[in-house]
Amino acid sequence: KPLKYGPAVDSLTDLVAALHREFESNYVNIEMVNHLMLTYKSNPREWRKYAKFDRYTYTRNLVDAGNGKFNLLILCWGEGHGSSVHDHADSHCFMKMLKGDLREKRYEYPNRTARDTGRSHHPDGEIDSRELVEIGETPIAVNDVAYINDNLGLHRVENPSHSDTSVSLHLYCPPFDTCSVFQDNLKKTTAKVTFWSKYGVRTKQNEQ
Ligand SMILES: O=C(O)CCSS
Ligand SMILES: [Fe+2]
Repeated sequence: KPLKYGPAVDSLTDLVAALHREFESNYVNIEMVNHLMLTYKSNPREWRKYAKFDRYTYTRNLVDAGNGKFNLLILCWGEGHGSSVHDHADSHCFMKMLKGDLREKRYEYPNRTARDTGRSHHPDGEIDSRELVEIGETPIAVNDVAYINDNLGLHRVENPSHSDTSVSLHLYCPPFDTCSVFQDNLKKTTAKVTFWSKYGVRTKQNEQ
């Protein structure tokens, strides 16, 4: 039998258990988290209880609260649904495709100093562009994992299909209740993240 690297992740339940083990220590190995997310092979029978769609916008469904150290969610995107341009509140964000397609558009984080991004300023000083600067567009295929944090930029995630829905698995660590949302003119607002359901059960309106 070929040597297995690290814990086998043969189901969504296994993935959650392996993630809990990984987050037991205070130092989190981001490479290992990415590896665990990558080794899980999407199985609709395991995640369909969380796959709840809304006609007007994508839904955020909590799978596991990670003992307070991470949030694991399943996001369900109707045809043509997309997120706003947002940051990740200084947390790590892992996004794995479970079904269908998503397109990630990445933007520079406006007015973040070189210290944060590690990139030198434009030679003739800061370009004070009054709009978001796109730095890339990436399709994410089923079972692929995309990773982002605020030093890498902002992004908007959308379901490019107008005939099929998409489902993605997101891990945020540490978990956050609010993040920043950017309009095209760089106007930055704080958005509260809400859950459409928790552990497969629809949340009450006031509970969101
Ligand atoms: O968590 C969200 O609502 C943003 C989805 S793209 S990471
Ligand atoms: Fe995001």
